[in-house]
Amino acid sequence: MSEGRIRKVVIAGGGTAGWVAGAALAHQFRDLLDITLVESEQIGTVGVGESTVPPIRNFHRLLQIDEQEFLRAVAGTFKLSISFEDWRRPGDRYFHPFGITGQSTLVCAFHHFWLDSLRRGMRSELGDYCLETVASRADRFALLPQPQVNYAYHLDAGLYARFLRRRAEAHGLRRVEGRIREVRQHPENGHVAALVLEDGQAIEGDLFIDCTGFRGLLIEQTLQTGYEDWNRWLPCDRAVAVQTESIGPPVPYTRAIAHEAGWRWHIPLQHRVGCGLVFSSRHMSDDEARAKLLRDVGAPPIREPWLVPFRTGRRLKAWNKNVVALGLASGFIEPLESTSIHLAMTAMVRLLELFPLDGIAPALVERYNELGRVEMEHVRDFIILHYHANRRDEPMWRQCRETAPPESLAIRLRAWRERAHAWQGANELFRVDSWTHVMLGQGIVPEQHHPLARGLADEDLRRLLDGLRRSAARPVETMPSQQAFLEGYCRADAAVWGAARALPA
Ligand SMILES: Cc1cc2nc3c(=O)[nH]c(=O)nc-3n(C[C@H](O)[C@H](O)[C@H](O)COP(=O)(O)OP(=O)(O)OC[C@H]3O[C@@H](n4cnc5c(N)ncnc54)[C@H](O)[C@@H]3O)c2cc1C
Repeated sequence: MSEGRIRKVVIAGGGTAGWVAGAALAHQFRDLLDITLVESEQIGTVGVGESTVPPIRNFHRLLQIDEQEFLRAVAGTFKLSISFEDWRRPGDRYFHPFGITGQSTLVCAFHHFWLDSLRRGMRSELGDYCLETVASRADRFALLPQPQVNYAYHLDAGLYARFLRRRAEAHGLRRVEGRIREVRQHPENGHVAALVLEDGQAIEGDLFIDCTGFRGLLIEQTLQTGYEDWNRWLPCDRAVAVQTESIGPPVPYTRAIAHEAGWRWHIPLQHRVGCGLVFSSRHMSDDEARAKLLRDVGAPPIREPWLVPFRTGRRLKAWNKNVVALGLASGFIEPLESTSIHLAMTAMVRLLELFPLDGIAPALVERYNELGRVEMEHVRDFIILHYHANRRDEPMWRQCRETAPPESLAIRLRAWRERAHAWQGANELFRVDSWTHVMLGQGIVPEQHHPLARGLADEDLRRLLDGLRRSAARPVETMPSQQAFLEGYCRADAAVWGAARALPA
């Protein structure tokens, strides 16, 4: 049956990836498929993953999710940017905003004009030309009809899984609680035939989606697909996470604060803050990391810290035989740019696009795997950029600086250093503005920029830049604080908060 028509889909795992898969499949294919999701409350989920990137809104649109309902259900907040603190060197800060910076012409990106203004002695920061940066600095947020604000969300991971689950079940998905004891394979072709639970129940399927997290129960433990490790470029391999009380209003950005052996995240929700310390186990012990996290968060914890070991890299084939791995089972790039949930969503959309209802076609499997590889390598390069371009003195940072980056990133770095050139390829997540803000934020100053920017007279350039700065700043003056906006738009009910705190450790 595995190579024939697909009618029964079984999702193994009910973390964010499992429920993203369940909600999307049930929404799009409810009349064509019989969908079952197996999860084990006893095993639980990874319990982190609360900061997102703007394309989550496209995924929600596909699923016809109402934004206010969603934000109330997940006690969510808005995210306009990431604040990188102490990255280039201690004391430094820059924003990687989600919005458009300045105004580009068809042939010359805005940052060339800005670089030329610096050459002429006109002082300003690149972020002054981006509404999302200006609003981040002022801790303000509003949804404006014009100019449109580009944003993502901070969400409570446990509540988000419940929210998606409600939608999936409403569309007919069947959820089974239980621990998978055995993965049964077809003897003739090795395809997965059934998941056998501890109570003996066998859940048969034609297609299996492996969302069992880092353990990759089907894709790795059963099919032994293989994994490409990226640790040589991205040395962090562990995190210690904790949740704390909110001791101030939520800021409209994620904070990523570098330390001697990694970095720390700060993700403000309506009812609490998600915090964690990402570190390299070769440069910091678990005990040191835990103590440092509790010292640095500066707010009372509301649950015990927990340790999350991880391995940065990519499953060699995300789709192997009749198993498609999604989420952490398919690979993981450390969470610095909050890309993992996004990658699960784009992979899911890709699967919907190539869905093998009439049988698994090898050409489409290859296409699926190739697109996923390219997408992950692009994100990997962007994350490596933050580690590679630093001027910190500690051993881990020196090692990152001295390790040659992948060739795909080395090409980008050369193009930037020599001519301030940055680009966004087809299907790539990070825009030109993302590259420019992070390259400059990390201190890579280009030697030259586009000659067209030299063509403007001083007065014209000054007028252009003044106007663009005003266009970014003026709308922000009318915005309320993010806290005031949340109160009116999507305040979560206290019962939601209570439910969140009661989540199992
Ligand atoms: C430190 C850290 C920080 C992160 N921060 C971010 C972030 O800010 N933004 C972002 O986008 N992503 C982030 N991520 C990634 C994000 O957490 C994951 O992509 C997301 O949570 C999806 O996880 P998952 O569903 O693949 O796995 P999990 O949450 O681990 O879920 C696995 C599921 O499989 C089930 N399961 C496993 N074995 C069995 C079994 N034998 N029987 C039955 N069920 C089983 C479990 O019960 C669970 O339901 C972060 C990850 C880490 C490690």
